[in-house]
Amino acid sequence: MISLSPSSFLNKTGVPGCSTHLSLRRPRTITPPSSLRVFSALGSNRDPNGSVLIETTATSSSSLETSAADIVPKSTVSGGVQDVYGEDAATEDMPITPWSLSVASGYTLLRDPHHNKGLAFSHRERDAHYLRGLLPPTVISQDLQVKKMMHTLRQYQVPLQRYMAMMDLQETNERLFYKLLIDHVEELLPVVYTPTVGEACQKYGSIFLRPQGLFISLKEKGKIHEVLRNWPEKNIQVIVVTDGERILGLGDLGCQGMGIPVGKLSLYTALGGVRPSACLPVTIDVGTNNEKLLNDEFYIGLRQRRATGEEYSELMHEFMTAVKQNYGEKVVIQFEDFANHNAFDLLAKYGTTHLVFNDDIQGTASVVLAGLIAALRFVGGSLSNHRFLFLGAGEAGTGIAELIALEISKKSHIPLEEARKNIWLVDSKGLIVSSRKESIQHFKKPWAHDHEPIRELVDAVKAIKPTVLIGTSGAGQTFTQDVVETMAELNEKPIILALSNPTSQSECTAEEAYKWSQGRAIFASGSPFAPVEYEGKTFVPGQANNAYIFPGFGLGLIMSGTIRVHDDMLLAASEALAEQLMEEHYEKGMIYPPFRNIRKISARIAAKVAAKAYELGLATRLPQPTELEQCAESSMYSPSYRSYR
Ligand SMILES: O=C([O-])CC(=O)C(=O)O
Ligand SMILES: [Mg+2]
Repeated sequence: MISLSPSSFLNKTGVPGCSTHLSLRRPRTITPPSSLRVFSALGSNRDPNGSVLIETTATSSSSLETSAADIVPKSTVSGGVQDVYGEDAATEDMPITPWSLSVASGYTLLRDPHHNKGLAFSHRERDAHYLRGLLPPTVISQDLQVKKMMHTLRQYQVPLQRYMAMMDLQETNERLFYKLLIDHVEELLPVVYTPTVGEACQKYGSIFLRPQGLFISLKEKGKIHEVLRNWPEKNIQVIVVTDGERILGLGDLGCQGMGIPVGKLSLYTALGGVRPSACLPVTIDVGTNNEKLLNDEFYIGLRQRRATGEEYSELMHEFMTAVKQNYGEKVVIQFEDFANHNAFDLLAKYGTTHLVFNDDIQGTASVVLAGLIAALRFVGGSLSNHRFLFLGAGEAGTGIAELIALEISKKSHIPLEEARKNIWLVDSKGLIVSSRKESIQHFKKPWAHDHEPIRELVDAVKAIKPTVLIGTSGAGQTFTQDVVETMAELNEKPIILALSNPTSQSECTAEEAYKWSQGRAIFASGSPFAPVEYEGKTFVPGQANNAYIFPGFGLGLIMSGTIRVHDDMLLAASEALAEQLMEEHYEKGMIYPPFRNIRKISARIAAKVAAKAYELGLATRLPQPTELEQCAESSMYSPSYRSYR
């Protein structure tokens, strides 16, 4: 048996100016001859050090012909971090080897989602890879496959059917899935993401065909390190993890929350260019308190009430430790849709030892801050001249409030406590005021200002007179006509953000916001709303969703090898996003750029985040590349098919 490390045919000496990867000129023969069988070590052809293990029979290693002359730097910018197989570093016209448990061929190749191309296999590839007869005779291009798939998707009237068709595609032809998502991002985002992913999680038990991601339940306690090694990929760069307790604004969906990490990670690839094999979705199953699910015969998770306290912390700690042990210090761990009581604690506990990012606290904050910075163009002044009122004082509410305060404090050179004074929060018991300080959770305490208690939101609006109203309570239809009209009486251009997801939980609809404010509101929501016609004018509502931020943010962390998240990186991401608004967008009243340019936007965010990481001394990928944005763009995964030798 010989061990052929990918590095033996990928020279990784580093190119000045960007990443540590070189492009390959077509190597003469690097495919293992058929008498070599690449076999699985630990469920993969890659050993823990990233080597490819090859068992030889008759043929010796000398038949693997490659020469240093074949390996030449093609450009100064190239593949992604840990791209040990050169998949990203190779340009699209270069053939690559479809590594699998074995060199995939024939039926296995067709069933391998990472390498399957369906009818797009050329006749030459069909001959070379034993595909003759396994496919009908037609050969079509990937573009035609995209067209055909879009046509099929559009036939489905029910959003969930579209979701299932997309999941099916992801499981059968991964590149086509991402090509579709990237080329039709505005149309497909609502299918694979909010709002449809919410419904998918609710019905996950019934629509579940193949498991996606890694399920870690209490039954895996003591074995999490092993469980992680069962995952077929070893070079993980991003993990999105949930415990399913607060899925969007839909509450506890237990193990069925898996739809969220899967959906978020498909955006990491489509919007942020992190390659799919580097993404790991995880659901921690400690039970559910959702009675309906506990009594549902199709429920897929543990049938018990949620473990709490030490039992919960121990499982989480074992997971966090095993992640670091398996993947090292530079893997991004994105916490998603944990309930408030755990979300803040986990972020505080692991923020100093791991590269953790809570999307609901930090990602949402960063995207909202970006929208507010952009909105200043319409309302004038600086953030410190505005008054903010939140409905909802959980992760998103307090996370946004804190980031706004931080930005004000930095820009106006005033203490953070001072900056917080213009920010007010309402929770289920009314306005958060100092007389409630003893009885409220710790994350609400900084917002308990001096004021008489107020129970109703509309009365709080009248008393506080906010210029900006932000909904993060997870409860729909709470920005009533009264509330919006009061905002419109107080402000020439009221800023109203209805952030709860999915659409059913939105605090108000776009149409209501424009109608009740006589077309004066600057409105954005967490889930998408179609443009609204009001008195002959078209209003384009923004989508203030963390999907604008986390893919680029994560890419920035990965490309710089950052080891800790810092608040200044969130501010940098917000500023980068706000800078993407062009005159043409402002003319349409938009405070977020269209999603259609999201890859470019993500690259800019990544570059700004990475630059901040270098400035703070938290980046480990040295030396710092000179052209960070170019570096980000060039390291992005491309879903175009590769030709197989
Ligand atoms: O998933 C989304 O659309 C945004 C988000 O993080 C949440 O609502 O929890
Ligand atoms: Mg979330």
